[in-house]
Amino acid sequence: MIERANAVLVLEDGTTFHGKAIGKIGKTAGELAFNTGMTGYQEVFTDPSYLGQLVIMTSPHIGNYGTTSAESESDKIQCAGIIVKKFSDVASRDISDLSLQDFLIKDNKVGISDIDTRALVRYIRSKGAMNAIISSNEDDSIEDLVEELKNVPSMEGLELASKVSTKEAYISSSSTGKSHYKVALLDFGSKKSIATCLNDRDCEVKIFPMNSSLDELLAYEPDGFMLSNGPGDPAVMTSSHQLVKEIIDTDIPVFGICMGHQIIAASQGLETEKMHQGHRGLNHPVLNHKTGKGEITSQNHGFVVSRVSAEDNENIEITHSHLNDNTVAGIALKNKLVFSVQYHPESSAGPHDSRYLFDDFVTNMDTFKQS
Ligand SMILES: NC(=O)CC[C@H](N)C(=O)O
Repeated sequence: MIERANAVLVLEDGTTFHGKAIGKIGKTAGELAFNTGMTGYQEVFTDPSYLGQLVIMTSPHIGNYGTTSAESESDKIQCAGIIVKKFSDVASRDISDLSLQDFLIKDNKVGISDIDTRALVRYIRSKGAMNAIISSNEDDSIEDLVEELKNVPSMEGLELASKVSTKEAYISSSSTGKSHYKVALLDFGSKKSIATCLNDRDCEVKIFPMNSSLDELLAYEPDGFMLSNGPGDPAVMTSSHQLVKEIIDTDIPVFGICMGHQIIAASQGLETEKMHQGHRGLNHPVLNHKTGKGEITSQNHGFVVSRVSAEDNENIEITHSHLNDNTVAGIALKNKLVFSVQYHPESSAGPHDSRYLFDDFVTNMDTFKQS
């Protein structure tokens, strides 16, 4: 057994949990977000949508299969810190190239283990989303940490996507020859798997900075636009609302995932709202209203499109609903080849029930190419 330093987790309201230090010794703060996935911690920690969040993994045993570089969703750990119950020092997977401890150290990340994550999640589930701070520094007093927490901004109203959007456009392609489709992906903090799912369907993908102009995007002559996931509050991203409105007005097919879905909604005048608790996990049930079928989905969001504003807009069809709380899980624009979902069909990690959405997008690109 490795002897670890003490660490503390202090919530915005002063509630304190004591545990052990994992990763780097230090201090980190952010919004508490819990993920209920039984697997996929590496994909979660490297998903840029978790920027600025302290991720609580409710699965009680984390680190046991180590990390494997090919399975990261971006080039580094993106969440502000991690909170787990039992942290495994042993990586029992033969293809693993780093233990989770070394993975955290490589990216200078602070975490805490030996936390009663069930008690913590039950607490924030009743109180609502809130900020917290982790410290494994020996001389940080609880009072100092509570004081410091006051300077940590609330997730509501926070623009974060520009911090993780690519600075330069680049191409992702799996074929050596010419791909049949060209997709312009507007990068709000995209998970790598989105481009991979498109590459697997004969699409070359060019990933563009989120502040690209419509002309820059059209110069690529795309057959479709992919709007990615990303961190932060979609409501404050007004220049992206405008750009996406212009994109939709070109009539080229559009597919939005999570943040991309929220920005499509906002571009059409719909409202988004902060949820009491987000949806983060691998088994969220969604109803597809068109087929009447249920899908088990991978989710990670803390904001949602307002159902009232979607129902009030005659150009919007609600295509999917979350079966736990009836929140809007997917929309389409009537008479347009534009649709989006609040969840993650690239599902890395997660079930593959929703992969058909990438096929639907390809069908829309065929329809558009033939028109
Ligand atoms: N995964 C995402 O794209 C998340 C979108 C947004 N940041 C939210 O929390 O709702």
